[in-house]
Amino acid sequence: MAQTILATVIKSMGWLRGAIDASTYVSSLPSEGGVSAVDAVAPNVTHLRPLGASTIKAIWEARALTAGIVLGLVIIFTVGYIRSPWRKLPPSPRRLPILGNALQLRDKSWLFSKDCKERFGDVMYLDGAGQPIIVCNSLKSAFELLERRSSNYSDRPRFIMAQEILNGGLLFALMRHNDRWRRMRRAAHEALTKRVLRNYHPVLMKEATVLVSSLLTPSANLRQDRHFKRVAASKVMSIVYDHPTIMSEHDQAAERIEIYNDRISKAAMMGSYYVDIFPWMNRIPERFAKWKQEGLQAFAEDSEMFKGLLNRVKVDLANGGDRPSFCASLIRHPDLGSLSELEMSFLAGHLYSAGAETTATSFLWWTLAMIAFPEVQRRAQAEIDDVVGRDRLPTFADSPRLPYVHAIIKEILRWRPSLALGVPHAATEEDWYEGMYVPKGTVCISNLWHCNHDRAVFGEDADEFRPERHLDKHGESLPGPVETNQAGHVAFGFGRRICVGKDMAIESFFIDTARILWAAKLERAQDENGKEVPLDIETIVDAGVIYRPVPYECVVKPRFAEVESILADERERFGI
Ligand code: HEM
Repeated sequence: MAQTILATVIKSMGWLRGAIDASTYVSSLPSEGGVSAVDAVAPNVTHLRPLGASTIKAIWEARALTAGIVLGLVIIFTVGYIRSPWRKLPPSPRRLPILGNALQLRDKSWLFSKDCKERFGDVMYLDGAGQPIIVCNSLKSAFELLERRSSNYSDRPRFIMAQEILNGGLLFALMRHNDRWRRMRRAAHEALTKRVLRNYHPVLMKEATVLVSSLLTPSANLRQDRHFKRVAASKVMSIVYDHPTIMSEHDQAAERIEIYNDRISKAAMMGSYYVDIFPWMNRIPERFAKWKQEGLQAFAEDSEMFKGLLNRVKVDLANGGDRPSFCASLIRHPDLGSLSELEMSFLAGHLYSAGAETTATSFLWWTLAMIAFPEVQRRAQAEIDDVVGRDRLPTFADSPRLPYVHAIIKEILRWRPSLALGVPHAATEEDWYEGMYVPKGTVCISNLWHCNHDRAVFGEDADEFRPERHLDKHGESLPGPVETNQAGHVAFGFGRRICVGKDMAIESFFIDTARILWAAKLERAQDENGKEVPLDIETIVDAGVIYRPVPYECVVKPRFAEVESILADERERFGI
């Protein structure tokens, strides 16, 4: 009875209804023994609790206007946590840009559950309390919309704090589909083609040598993630700015960009800043809004930092320097996208932001797979021994003759995509897909996890880690399915917004993994009783936009006696 009366009261408060409707899709998930199926796979969702009956009663008994207001506020701020009491409310035509699904999207792990795909289908619609959002849960739908119809789906949603305030509209990866993005994309694309990347092979081989050497030091066993992060940062910094190899985790330039990265990642998360929920707040003059003042101040400082890094390359070129780098290409060929100095500075800075963490995380998954599937590791090492031998380290020239090493890389990117929900696209115009209406401005999330595990494309064993799927019966590389543009996975996204650094990522992945497998045995750690420490290969840890494995231990040992001396020679050759 109390619930019915309350429901009537709430119904009359139209401004609350958008929020309530927005929560119903989670409320309606199937339940088994009181726990929804999604709760079972995404434990973090279990804190979505119905409002306690006693609280409802107390508020109702108070019968005061304040109780209504308090209730209203509680509902707004806990809307993501509300369940069944409101389930029967009719859908509301009114929508208000309040939190709604946005809160539920803060914990996204349930999106990877089988339940989510089975229950909500290939294309799932979420009402972001006024903002239409679709999630493509199948490769067919993602490929059709984001790839085939990319002329309509290449926009990005508006990120007021992350893009407009903190980056003055210059944050490339979140830029709207406009002329500036086209120019920056062209410049980035031209400066990172496979042909240009050949100039960076020496840098990539040097970095791989440093990585292998550091992994083989005894203290490395516990914290490989530190090494991967440092190496990924070092590589991107070397390629973008011709920055010297980063040997310590405390490189000043990299640390400074990391601070910038953290700020942007936080700002891009739904609900971090009210201005992204209430866009009218952006009109508040700076002097009345501390968040705006701080944001604009950070933008000014970051602009100086990025301009300073670009300027170093300029000075070097002016002094006759001729070493290759992304910035050097932009400076030498100003016609590439005709970028202003500020645009160049931010584009270069963002390559670091976009490239370092994604690469390091894919590496964490790779190492985990190597110790979880030792037979895969052994097969790759046998291939390397056959092709390279044990007298020298693998090089890029060996690449075409190492199909199994490449198959492992493709399988890692397919099996555990580090950007499991991609980067959201947005529809420029309204559209229809299989009888479903997609309004103009709809945010389109490509669920890369489900796309990469799509049984309709990869077969019934799509959830398994099986590099052989990328090889023919003679062990040669097979072109991947059409829906992956023959890549064998869609870890790099789709259409015009596909990762602009994908070739660089793959080349550096290749040389790192080939050199590690040549030099080292990767094994599970053992406990004090000599028993192997169990590994968790199923859980994925949500680290904002990136999805990592649960931390694990790995023991790294040289594969044969000459490894250390050959590595020492190689380090000497590179002067490190
Ligand atoms: C394993 C490593 C990597 C993965 C898994 C990855 C994945 C992705 C994905 C999923 C997107 C979004 C695509 C879409 O919107 O559909 C993306 C965009 C992007 N990536 Fe990567 N990436 C990786 C490495 C890199 C590297 C090394 C760089 C730079 C050198 C880079 C630069 C970018 C940029 C600039 C964008 C934005 C493109 C745009 O909006 O036009 N990424 N990446």
